[in-house]
Amino acid sequence: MKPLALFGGTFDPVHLGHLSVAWEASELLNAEVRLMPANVPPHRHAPTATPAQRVAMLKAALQGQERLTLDTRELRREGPSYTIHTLRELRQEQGDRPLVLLLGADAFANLPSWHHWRELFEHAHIGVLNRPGIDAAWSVELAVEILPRRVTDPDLLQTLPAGKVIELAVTPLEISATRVRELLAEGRDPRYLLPCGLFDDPAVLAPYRGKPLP
Ligand SMILES: Nc1ncnc2c1ncn2[C@@H]1O[C@H](COP(=O)(O)OP(=O)(O)OP(=O)(O)O)[C@@H](O)[C@H]1O
Ligand SMILES: O=C(O)c1ccc[n+]([C@@H]2O[C@H](COP(=O)([O-])O)[C@@H](O)[C@H]2O)c1
Repeated sequence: MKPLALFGGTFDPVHLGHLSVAWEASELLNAEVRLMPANVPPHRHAPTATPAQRVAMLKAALQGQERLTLDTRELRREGPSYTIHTLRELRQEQGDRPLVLLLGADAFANLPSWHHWRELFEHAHIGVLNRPGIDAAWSVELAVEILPRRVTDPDLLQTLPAGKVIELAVTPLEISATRVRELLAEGRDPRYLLPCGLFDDPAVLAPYRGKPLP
């Protein structure tokens, strides 16, 4: 069965790193990929842009293609956007369909600090996206959990609903939303780090211009 992959993030703002790795993951896994903005990201400072502004940027970014779509379910939930709550809900909805949680290597390395992290494997596979320029060392606790789950054949994920971990060799792009916010705060124009649709209306990137960084 064609897997459903979820790529959660703050997307403050969405950048070409997000889009490129999500696109390549969709190709490698033959999966439907949904970008899923968090309402209140659990482990970080509050986003600069509001949920409505981040959704508007995602919509502009996703225009003109059908491979990547938007899932706004976490924005309808109050409180921290714990992924386990989202996966429980998706599992109810999707029956036995394979679910894949896509995580950049940095987010994956932090998995043991997530709410009910071991339960995530009951509901989804995890696809780890390589990401250059970050510290993504695995703790012993994470390695012990992952080693028996590791697979290299993406087709295997189509035959099971959850529980495996696959590392996806996507094209490494050293782009981060932090860097984009820094450039915008300095009054610069990170035109080729962001999807071009974000430059159509000057109001779209206004939340970041001249803003002191948190
Ligand atoms: N360039 C990239 N390559 C691979 N994965 C990425 C890349 N940028 C972001 N991700 C992944 O996308 C998900 C959402 O990330 P997020 O929206 O926090 O973007 P970010 O660029 O890491 O933002 P910030 O710099 O504000 O922390 C995370 O799993 C993160 O690891
Ligand atoms: O469930 C958790 O405890 C948890 C802790 C940290 C991050 N997450 C999710 O991981 C995704 C990436 O987070 P971030 O902070 O890198 O944008 C996003 O969907 C968050 O909701 C989830």
